[in-house]
Amino acid sequence: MTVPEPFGARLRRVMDERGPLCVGIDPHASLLAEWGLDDDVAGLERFSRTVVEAVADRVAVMKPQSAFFERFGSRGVAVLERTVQEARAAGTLVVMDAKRGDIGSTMAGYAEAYLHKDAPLFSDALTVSPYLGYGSLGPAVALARESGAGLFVLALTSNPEGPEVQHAVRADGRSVGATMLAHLAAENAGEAPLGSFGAVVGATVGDLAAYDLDINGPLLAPGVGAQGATAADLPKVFGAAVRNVVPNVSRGVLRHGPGVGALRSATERFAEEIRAAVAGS
Ligand SMILES: O=C(O)c1cc(=O)[nH]c(=O)n1[C@@H]1O[C@H](COP(=O)(O)O)[C@@H](O)[C@H]1O
Repeated sequence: MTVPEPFGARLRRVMDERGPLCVGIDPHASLLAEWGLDDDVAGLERFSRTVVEAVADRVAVMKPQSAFFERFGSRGVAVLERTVQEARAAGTLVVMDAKRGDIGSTMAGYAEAYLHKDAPLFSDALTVSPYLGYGSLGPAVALARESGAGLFVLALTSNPEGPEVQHAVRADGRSVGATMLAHLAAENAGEAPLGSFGAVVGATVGDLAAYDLDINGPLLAPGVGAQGATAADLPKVFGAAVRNVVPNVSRGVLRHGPGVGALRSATERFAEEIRAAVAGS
């Protein structure tokens, strides 16, 4: 049996080739309306296809947001399946943003759904929530290793409510967010060129000097664009770890649709700003 190439190695290569930008596929009802589409499955499909056509051959990563597909039930999930497959076929890596997290035995079911190589929704990586305890993610870690897939574990999220949990200080004096980063560093130990177990660290979170971001894994950084962070913030927030940052932009690009050309131009602008900010750091 051939061992699949790990996600971290595939990600490093495509980031080096295409730059690190991740474009989100977030078919909000408001965006469907702005694009002149109906808020139904046909509108969802047109929206997703257009975003894939516009950028999947040029960005390192795309991140479909599962909630906006699940909203339409099984037919929406069928669109999600096709979106993942078409995006991957165009050479981008797909991070399924479903933020799954459950007790270990149920987590195994979620892992099968997204990380088993024969699953209809198989994705290169999955966002997961560790707030039932990092160890509850064990089945997803194990299956990701087997399938050459990756995980992005919510560590320091971009939303203002996150610190209530993530900045809480444990009995050993370490914050919950820092503990998640330490778990990931252990997961990625010895991997080269990059481990497959990433952290989600919002670009909006401000000063991270107190955190050890050197996890030898990717850092998914949502918050650029609509949530107010800019490319120039990335080196300030992430310091030396900026080399491993995958900045996500969803609405900042998507609001330029429905024209493929305008979506591409917006993507290129963000990509160029990010390239310049990272190179100058
Ligand atoms: O895991 C995520 O992707 C995520 C984590 C986080 O801390 N903050 C965050 O905004 N996200 C996701 O990133 C995307 C951000 O979208 P925009 O604000 O439109 O660029 C959404 O799909 C969010 O669900």
